Formats: sequence, C-alpha cells, structure tokens
Amino acid sequence: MEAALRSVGVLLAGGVGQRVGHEIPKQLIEVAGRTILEHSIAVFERAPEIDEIVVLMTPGFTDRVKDIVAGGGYRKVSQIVEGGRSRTESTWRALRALGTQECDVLLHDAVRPLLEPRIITECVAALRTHRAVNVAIPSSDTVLVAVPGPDGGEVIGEVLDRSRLRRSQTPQCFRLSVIREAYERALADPGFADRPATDDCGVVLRYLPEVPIHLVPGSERNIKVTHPDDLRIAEQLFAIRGSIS
Ligand SMILES: Nc1ccn([C@@H]2O[C@H](COP(=O)(O)OP(=O)(O)OP(=O)(O)O)[C@@H](O)[C@H]2O)c(=O)n1
Ligand SMILES: C[C@](O)(CO)[C@H](O)COP(=O)(O)O
Repeated sequence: MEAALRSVGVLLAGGVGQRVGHEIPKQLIEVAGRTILEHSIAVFERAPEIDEIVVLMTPGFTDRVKDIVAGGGYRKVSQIVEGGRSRTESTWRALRALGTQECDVLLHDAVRPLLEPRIITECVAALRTHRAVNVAIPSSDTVLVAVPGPDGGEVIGEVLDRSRLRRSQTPQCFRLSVIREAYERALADPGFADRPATDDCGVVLRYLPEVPIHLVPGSERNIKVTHPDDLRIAEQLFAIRGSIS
C-alpha cells in the first residue's frame, strides 16, 4: 500500500444546464435551501479525507462561486477556474490548474449534490491501492441496444447481460499523473474530438487500457440533476435525508 497523497476534490460545474432549461446554469438553482453547487462544495469541505477543492465554473459565473465560497466559509476551496466548452475540456482545465505535483484527484459532477460521505471515504481508501477508481451501481432495468428498424423507427438489436452492467456515477478518481497522461494522449488523437468521452473513466479506458479502473459501490441517491423533474426528486431526497438524520 502506498502512502496517502494530498486529495483534491474537483467540482465540475462548467456546464449550462440546457436540458433543465433555466436561465441560469442548473448548478446555481436552489434545492433544499442552497444552490446545488453549494451542496456539493459542502460535502467535500466536510470530508476529512479531502485537503483541497477546485471548482470549474461556467464562464461568466465565477463571481457567483466566489460569493458562495465566502458566504459559506469554505476554506478548502483553493481555485475557481472557468470551465471549457465540454465536460472533458473542463476536466483538462482542472488538470492544468493542478500543476504537476502528484496528488489524488476526485472529479465530481457538481450537479450530484446528494453524494454521500461514505463514497468519498471509500474512493480515497481505494486510491491507496489503485490508480483509477470509479463509482457505479448495478442497473435495475434491463438495458437494450436500439438499432434502426425497417420502418424508420427503432427496434431492439440486442438485450445486454444485466448481471455485468453498472451505471457509472461520480466522483471518478485518479492519481493525477494517470488522468493527465490519459488526457494528453486523448488530446494528441485527432479522432478524440469526433468521438468525445462522456466521462473521465472513458478517457482512461480508451487511452491507458493497461490501468485497471477499480469500482466502488455508488448509491441510487447520488443522482445527477439532468432534467427538470430531477430538481423535484433532489428536493424530496434531501427532505427524506433530513427526516432520518
Ligand atoms: N462544459 C462543461 C459541461 C459540463 N460540465 C459539468 O459536468 C457535469 C455533468 O454534466 P451535465 O449534467 O451534462 O451538465 P450540463 O452540460 O450543464 O447539462 P446539459 O448537457 O443539459 O447542458 C455538470 O456538473 C456540469 O456542470 C462542465 O464542467 N463543463
Ligand atoms: C460522468 C457521468 O455523470 C457518469 O454517469 C455522465 O457520463 C455525465 O454525462 P453528461 O451528459 O455530461 O451529464
């Protein structure tokens, strides 16, 4: 087992929230009395395993983050950086902002405000023995592959073996040198832009396939606020959590 490195939580909040469709980025919408972003900052701030937090924010909204950080007294936030045009661009900007000194990086969707402290604990512990770690939960639905049908619609092409399927969540966690190397290879590949990755583990799997990505159990409650209904679901999940704690 390797000695513990500095652990940095990176909150990816550089998106615009087109699918939620509000005038402001969805991470600035209030749920259960705080912005979604502040809930996520607070989880990492309170985690004893986390030494530092870096926030990637939608261009034009970094002052809002400064206000949230000052108002909440979040002392671990060391940098607020403008995000890029895609999630992967925001990750790359975060990696550049971190420099080259080795550390452990936990890349988290800021729009997963219900992250449980247990998951951070298990991810940081797993990084003692693994260089790449993801958080995932089993699929309770049967998952199929849709293909174009004969009449213009879609038909089922394949039903996948559910026992092997997992739904990927965040944080996705890496030794800094590993995720940096994967991104350097991706950015040197002209094909990366045509087939962008939807998460950071996808970049490591594609460009550093020799690095195993260890899985830590996620949680059904660690939802990603993606569509308008998710705002109401998140509100209710916070209420349930409040009523049992
Ligand atoms: N350029 C981007 C795009 C996304 N993200 C972040 O990645 C996480 C997951 O992305 P998603 O849910 O797709 O957020 P948006 O891109 O904002 O949503 P949409 O696709 O509906 O616009 C979010 O916390 C989002 O802020 C980011 O940091 N930089
Ligand atoms: C990273 C992620 O949350 C894992 O499930 C997901 O891939 C992000 O997708 P999005 O389309 O950027 O929301």
